[in-house]
Amino acid sequence: MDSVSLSEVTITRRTHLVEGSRAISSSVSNTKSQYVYGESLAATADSGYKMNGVNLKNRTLFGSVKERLLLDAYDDEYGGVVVDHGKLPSNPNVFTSMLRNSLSDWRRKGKKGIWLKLPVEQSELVPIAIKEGFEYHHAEKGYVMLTYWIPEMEPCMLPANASHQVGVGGFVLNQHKEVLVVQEKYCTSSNTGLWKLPTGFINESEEIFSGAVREVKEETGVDTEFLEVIAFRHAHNVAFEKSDLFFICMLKPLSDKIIIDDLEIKAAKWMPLEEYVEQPMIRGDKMFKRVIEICEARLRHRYCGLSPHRLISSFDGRPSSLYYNVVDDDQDHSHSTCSANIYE
Ligand SMILES: NC(=O)c1ccc[n+]([C@@H]2O[C@H](COP(=O)([O-])OP(=O)(O)OC[C@H]3O[C@@H](n4cnc5c(N)ncnc54)[C@H](O)[C@@H]3O)[C@@H](O)[C@H]2O)c1
Repeated sequence: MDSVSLSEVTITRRTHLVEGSRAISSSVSNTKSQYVYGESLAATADSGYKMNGVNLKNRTLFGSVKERLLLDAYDDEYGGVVVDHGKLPSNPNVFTSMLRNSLSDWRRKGKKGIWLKLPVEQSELVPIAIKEGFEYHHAEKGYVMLTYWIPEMEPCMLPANASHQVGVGGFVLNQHKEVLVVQEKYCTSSNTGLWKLPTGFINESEEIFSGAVREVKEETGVDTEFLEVIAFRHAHNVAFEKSDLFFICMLKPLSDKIIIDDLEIKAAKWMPLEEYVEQPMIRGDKMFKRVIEICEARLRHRYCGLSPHRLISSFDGRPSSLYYNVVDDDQDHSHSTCSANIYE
């Protein structure tokens, strides 16, 4: 048997735990059973706490138990295990031993994918896990996520890291048929001097519609109202080998005063649409040219973009935005998003 049963834990707690600020009892009541037990004992042994007056640190009395300690973890719904990163031992040697024990325990139980999140404060544990066969999955400022796929005869089914970045661009046209354009401070030499639509990336947990309004506001100071997603572009290997989804949004201006963000933007202005289209980089570029053609078609009601509709699906219970255009099957165009004159 690789782990000690819960009943043994209870006995241990009643008879032995007398000192130490980190008590086993708080964890034993947790349903995580043996994993919790392992971590708690590790914390105890790791801190050099005493049991029955015996210092546990490096003692063979408890060494045999220590070798069987397991990382605190819980099962996921795919037959895998998620290690509780809040309860990792601080001592790298204890971590090594617990990780090895846990891997044999998970293997014996037929577990599949293991998720091990290591906080930046415990980055010294990363090389230990890599040595035990873990791989990098993704990293954020505060942690690195490592994974281990146990079944040797089955292909790894763990989902890959996020594969896309999401960008937005704002097509903002005022009543004088002037489009809001910017010149970027940092751009490729071929784009120097180009007046372009304001663009940027949406933030985590940000909607496309609010991200577009925010980006235009940040870069130009102009307030806008989101109208429609006019088109989107899908491109690959754009940054960090990730793909890029770029949503071109039609926005209605609510103010006209320009205040540029001089960290990112060299200049911004309202430019007559014809002048914008006549720029060689716009006229000569298949994407920019087509985007403007689509926007112009929308203004003439020859085209319809997509509007967000908030809903919660029982599929995952999450509030989300479904982008679509209203289809008016009763021929009553007054309810159609597509027929709405957006600049009146
Ligand atoms: N910029 C364009 O002309 C253009 C054209 C077509 C599509 N897009 C789309 O717009 C979306 C956003 O792209 P973007 O070009 O506006 O973003 P970007 O690449 O210009 O980056 C946004 C911000 O990050 C800064 N930045 C980027 N890399 C940096 C680095 N290595 N060091 C320091 N600062 C750095 C930039 O200065 C800018 O402030 C994407 O989806 C893209 O496909 C942009």
